[in-house]
Amino acid sequence: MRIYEKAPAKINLVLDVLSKRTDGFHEVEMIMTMVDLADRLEMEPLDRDAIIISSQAGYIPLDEKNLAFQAARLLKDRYDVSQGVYIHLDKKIPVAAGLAGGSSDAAATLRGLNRLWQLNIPEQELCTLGAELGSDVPFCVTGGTAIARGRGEKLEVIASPPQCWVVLAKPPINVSTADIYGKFRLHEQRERPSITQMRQALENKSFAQMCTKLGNSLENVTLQLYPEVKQLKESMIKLGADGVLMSGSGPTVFGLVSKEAKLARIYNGLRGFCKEVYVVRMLSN
Ligand SMILES: C[C@](O)(CO)[C@H](O)COP(=O)(O)OP(=O)(O)OC[C@H]1O[C@@H](n2ccc(N)nc2=O)[C@H](O)[C@@H]1O
Ligand SMILES: Nc1ncnc2c1ncn2[C@@H]1O[C@H](COP(=O)(O)OP(=O)(O)OP(=O)(O)O)[C@@H](O)[C@H]1O
Repeated sequence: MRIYEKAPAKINLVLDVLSKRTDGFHEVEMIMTMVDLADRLEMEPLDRDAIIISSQAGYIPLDEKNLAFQAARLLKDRYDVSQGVYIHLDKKIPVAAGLAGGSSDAAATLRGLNRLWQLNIPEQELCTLGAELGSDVPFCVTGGTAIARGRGEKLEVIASPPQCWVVLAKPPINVSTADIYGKFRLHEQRERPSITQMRQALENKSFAQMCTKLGNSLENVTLQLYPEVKQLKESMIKLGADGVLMSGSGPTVFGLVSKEAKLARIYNGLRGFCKEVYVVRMLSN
């Protein structure tokens, strides 16, 4: 038997950092949603007890550093699975982009192997397991649109965003999430983004309100360290995107666009200085 799972990318419509915790993580409140840019995973049982990862992408680890490998190993260990698995990752999500590509692969592996090995693990338990692999993994297990609290693992499902286009642009730089959180200073924040107001915008299905309520507390840290991200954000605004924000810890910047007629200008304008530009749809639940 061979099974397939889609692993979509996420964007943070709001990311509010509340405090620094004693365990090295930060207490956050985020509104996350999925977009239809996705990796595709193919999983097949192996006769021998091994986890084999392959990918067409030459730039990700294929050993135990791969989050899909870690997810498979976690399930094997916890549920005493002796069967091995071959997992092929067809990568479409840019790597280390702030789009949770690795986390979504891990989540898709948990969902997929739960089916392949007929483990019948409830979704809530898959989320708990996922939290051991990374803060974004529980959300990637459930997908949809949610408020994520704690370090990202406490999820509350909320209304999905109104349909729109999402333009994603990733400058060719690597940003470390740990580094950005490490450089974040709570008292230096000028304005806090509002979870409540964004939630309201989504409930109202108001595209205009959603665009004005976008906010990410980590954005200033990344923008100060990497002027090219700031420039990218300014360009997207100038080219006519209705709402623009950096996703996660960056460096990907996303633009929300309601009218299809605007897309070509924005895409072509960005492609002038940024190789990785994608036009996708918001995924509604
Ligand atoms: C930036 C976001 O992607 C937004 O969705 C997440 O908050 C980060 O999620 P992630 O990449 O899955 O993060 P993890 O792999 O769990 O953590 C990487 C590092 O980021 C920092 N980190 C992460 C999450 C969090 N709530 N507080 C933190 O301070 C920690 O230094 C941690 O060692
Ligand atoms: N399946 C995978 N796909 C992509 N990267 C992976 C994978 N497994 C491990 N990695 C490693 O994880 C690191 C982060 O990649 P990823 O694409 O998950 O970052 P990200 O989009 O910034 O994640 P987040 O938004 O959760 O912070 C990379 O350095 C990469 O080598």
